[in-house]
Amino acid sequence: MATENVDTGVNEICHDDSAAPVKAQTIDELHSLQKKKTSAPNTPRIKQQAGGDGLFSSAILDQEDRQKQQLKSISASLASLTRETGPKVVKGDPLTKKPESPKAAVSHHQHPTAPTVPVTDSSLKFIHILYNLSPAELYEQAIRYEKGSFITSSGALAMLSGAKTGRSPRDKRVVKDKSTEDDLWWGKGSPNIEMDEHTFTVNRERAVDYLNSLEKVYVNDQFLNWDPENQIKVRIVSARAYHSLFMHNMCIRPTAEELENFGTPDFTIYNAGQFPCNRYTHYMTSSTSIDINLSRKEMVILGTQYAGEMKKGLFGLMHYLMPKRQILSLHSGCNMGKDGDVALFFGLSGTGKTTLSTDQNRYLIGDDEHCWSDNGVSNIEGGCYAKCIDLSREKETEIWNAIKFGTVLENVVFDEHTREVDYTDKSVTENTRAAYPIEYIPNAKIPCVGPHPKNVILLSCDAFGVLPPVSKLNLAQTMYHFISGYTALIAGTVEGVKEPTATFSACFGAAFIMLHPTKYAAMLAEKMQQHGATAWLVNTGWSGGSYGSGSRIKLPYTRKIIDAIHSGSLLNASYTKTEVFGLEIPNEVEGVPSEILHPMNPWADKQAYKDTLLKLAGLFRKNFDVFANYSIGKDSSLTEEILAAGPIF
Ligand SMILES: Nc1ncnc2c1ncn2[C@@H]1O[C@H](COP(=O)(O)OP(=O)(O)OP(=O)(O)O)[C@@H](O)[C@H]1O
Ligand SMILES: O=C([O-])CC(=O)C(=O)O
Ligand SMILES: [Ca+2]
Ligand SMILES: [Mn+2]
Repeated sequence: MATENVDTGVNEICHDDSAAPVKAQTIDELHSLQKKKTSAPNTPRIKQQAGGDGLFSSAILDQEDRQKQQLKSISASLASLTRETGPKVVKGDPLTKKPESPKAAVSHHQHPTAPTVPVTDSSLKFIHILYNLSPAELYEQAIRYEKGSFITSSGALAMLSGAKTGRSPRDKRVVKDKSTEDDLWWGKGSPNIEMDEHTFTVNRERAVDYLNSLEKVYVNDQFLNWDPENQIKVRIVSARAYHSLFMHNMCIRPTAEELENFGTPDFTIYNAGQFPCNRYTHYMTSSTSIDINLSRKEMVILGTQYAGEMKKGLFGLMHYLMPKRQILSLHSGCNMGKDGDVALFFGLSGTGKTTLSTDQNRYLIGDDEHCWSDNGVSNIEGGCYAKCIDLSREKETEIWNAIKFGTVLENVVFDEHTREVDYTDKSVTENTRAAYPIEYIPNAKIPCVGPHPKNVILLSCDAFGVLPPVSKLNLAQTMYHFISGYTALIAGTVEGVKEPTATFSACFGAAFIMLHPTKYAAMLAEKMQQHGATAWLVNTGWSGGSYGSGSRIKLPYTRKIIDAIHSGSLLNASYTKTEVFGLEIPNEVEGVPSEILHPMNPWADKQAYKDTLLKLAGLFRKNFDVFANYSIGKDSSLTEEILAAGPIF
């Protein structure tokens, strides 16, 4: 039956002005009614207290002064090192804001010996600064200016990262200078490939000139680390709304008041990813370069738009800054139970940190980067970065539901009409990702801090299928596996069976560490001992055979294993020790078929199992050779124990 409007009887004349008229004379006036001016983030500040004498100094800055200071600071960030003045900057979108005279709301950062007459074209132009835009504003920027940006059916913003869909660790460079040459880990096995100060300056200039040549740049001022005593202020200058929204989601977002008092950043990223580096430049081996200068407190990105470089570049910085303060930085997820029991989840990319730390029964502290200090744990970030390949609503409900308005969806494929995402589609890359603010997970623990960990879970995706789904580790074994940092993912995605390749990445994150791995390992051992944490090795990879013949351990089983660790019930289980690796396997785990607990059981070909186990053991031994000459901590007996905690065959 069709619904009909009730006939009121007054239908002879059609009035289109029966409602109250709007208070506008023109369309432009009407539009101006739509937008309310926000007072934040530039509201006048309260008085500051003068030191100790009980008097108040009237250091009240008005809104205009604050704006000017902020712009001055941004101009200083964008200053070339070879010209006298920084660029002229103005806030706002060039489409809606046209500066008429250099006097209007413009800052012109000057070096002390600045001439007053502009001598280059660049000193005549303005750069529009899109400063800490909101997700809604960034959506509009992206959709208008960045090809490949689309709103998906759940409200997330699908974006393309360009030619690079993952990090480029071989293009990372770290400046070796007086202060870093002794502190940092250099040479074989180290992720820190050196570059000199001069070359850094060349690349910095290239990035800054590129950014200054644009009509507008995005600037994000944000924080790292939820521990208020050890918070770091970062500024990210970039040319894409994608980069700005990604970092908005991934770093800690300042309140309006915190932004007002932001001042000078502790570290600055210049992301000129659309622009390549120059291969005639010394140390450059491709058109991509990610350069870190710890003394200048700067990072330059050229030739890759993959946003994860910024996230992980800052993580590298924390791996340098935090240990200097006796704080351990960790490539781990972290969550907390109702009783305050904290668990850390270590593991290389794709082993399950995000998946397993996101747990409907527990509070999420963070999914990827943490600090462990004398006060407990703190998340470094303000967001999560989840793998989306084969994502399903049933298996990963919290992550599924977090993919909504504000979330960046990288490199996914969707229906061109309905904008439904097909999470099984690998057409662009297998490394599809969602970046969302941590509060998009309903049981996030805000602020993202917690007490000392009770359990330390080492995740390994063993595509050889020979490591047990779960085993308990003693301290020496924990250190052995932490330093080894093993996983075996499947290399290609081409048809046909592929051999698994073992990856060993010290501290489960060799790409990000700055100091020698044994420094972090010693700190971990000390903290675990001091706080009585128990460690577990969990294989989230294959069972019943290697990749090709066996299958990946079902996520619901892994979740049951993790539940038993959290509840403490696994501690009371009876154990059987394995050959070769000497791992303690529980004989029963609630909700998991006992047949799969010993890795040999589900293999049809027992000999193949034994051969594969020995093959993997050999790879472990070979990898650990490099560490055999290093002592871990002050206690030489621990070093001996660690060396003995590897496979025996
Ligand atoms: N048994 C299992 N345990 C954990 N994850 C599993 C399991 N089986 C399949 N998976 C899938 O493996 C992937 C684990 O990826 P996850 O995002 O958790 O990696 P990560 O450790 O956080 O890596 P990164 O540091 O790169 O973010 C997810 O896509 C998840 O669905
Ligand atoms: O950095 C990335 O691209 C994703 C990540 O978390 C990792 O690789 O550990
Ligand atoms: Ca993750
Ligand atoms: Mn990670």
